[in-house]
Amino acid sequence: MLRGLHVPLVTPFDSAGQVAVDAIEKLAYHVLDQGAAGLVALGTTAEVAALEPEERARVVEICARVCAERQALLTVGVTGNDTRSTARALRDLPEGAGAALVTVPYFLRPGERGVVAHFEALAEETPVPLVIYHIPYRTGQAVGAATLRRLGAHPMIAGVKYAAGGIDQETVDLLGDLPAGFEVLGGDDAFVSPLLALGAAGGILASAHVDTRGFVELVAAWHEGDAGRARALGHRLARLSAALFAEPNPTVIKGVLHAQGLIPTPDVRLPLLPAGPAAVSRARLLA
Ligand SMILES: O=C(O)C1=N[C@H](C(=O)O)C[C@H](O)C1
Repeated sequence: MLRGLHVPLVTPFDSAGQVAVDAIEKLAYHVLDQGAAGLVALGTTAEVAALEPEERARVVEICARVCAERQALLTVGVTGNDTRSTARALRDLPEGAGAALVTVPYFLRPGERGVVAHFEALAEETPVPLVIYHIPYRTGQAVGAATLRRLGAHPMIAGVKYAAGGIDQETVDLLGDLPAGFEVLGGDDAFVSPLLALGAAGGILASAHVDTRGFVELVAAWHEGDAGRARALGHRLARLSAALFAEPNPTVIKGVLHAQGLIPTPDVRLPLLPAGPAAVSRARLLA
């Protein structure tokens, strides 16, 4: 279900600071027509925390329409660090959402037992399969391979967006013994190639805005066992990702997309600040 490349769309703004609805639609077609298997609406890359409820609804509506037309999976980000409100947000997911990307409860640090209780409760209520968003350097909560495996055994937990900041023993343990029907998607752009080599099903990668075909090919090359092609592509794309993440995401990506004429402004909402011209130029050279 999750196999392939999923693009967490940026939210472009117009010169008046409003969500640029046409540009979202254009970007959505652009990445799906280049081979992405799905879109992620309302991810970190979308600056979800800075969007008003009606703006979030509009973004999801556009993505759902384009995904339905292209028969692609729409995953919607659901952020929250308490179980009741997260369950409510899941129950209220709009039509067209095929999966929900749910962050491990952040800041609170409930411990791994709390993380299990949280996701097991959500899995009982959600109308769509869940993808756990594991990103300990943002949430402050470690989640080991044994815990992810236990959660992955639940029929409504389809996978994990794995962004542990690198590859370690837990990563190798997890990918070496996945529950049936539970998939790993790379969520750290620079480490997606080694993760695919270990058996990941794909990735949710903001960098793929800038070279969708390249990331689609990378996923295919590892799945087809063409290690030579995959390794070379992986090295090139890791350099691109490093340049795109040289300043807080999605500032450099927006700078590049604007320079390419794909979005009307490179603007981001506070507390993010636009990327400097040097970072944007360097990323453009590698795109
Ligand atoms: O929004 C996302 O989904 C992603 N967010 C990550 C981040 O901002 O750290 C990066 C990843 O490419 C996708």
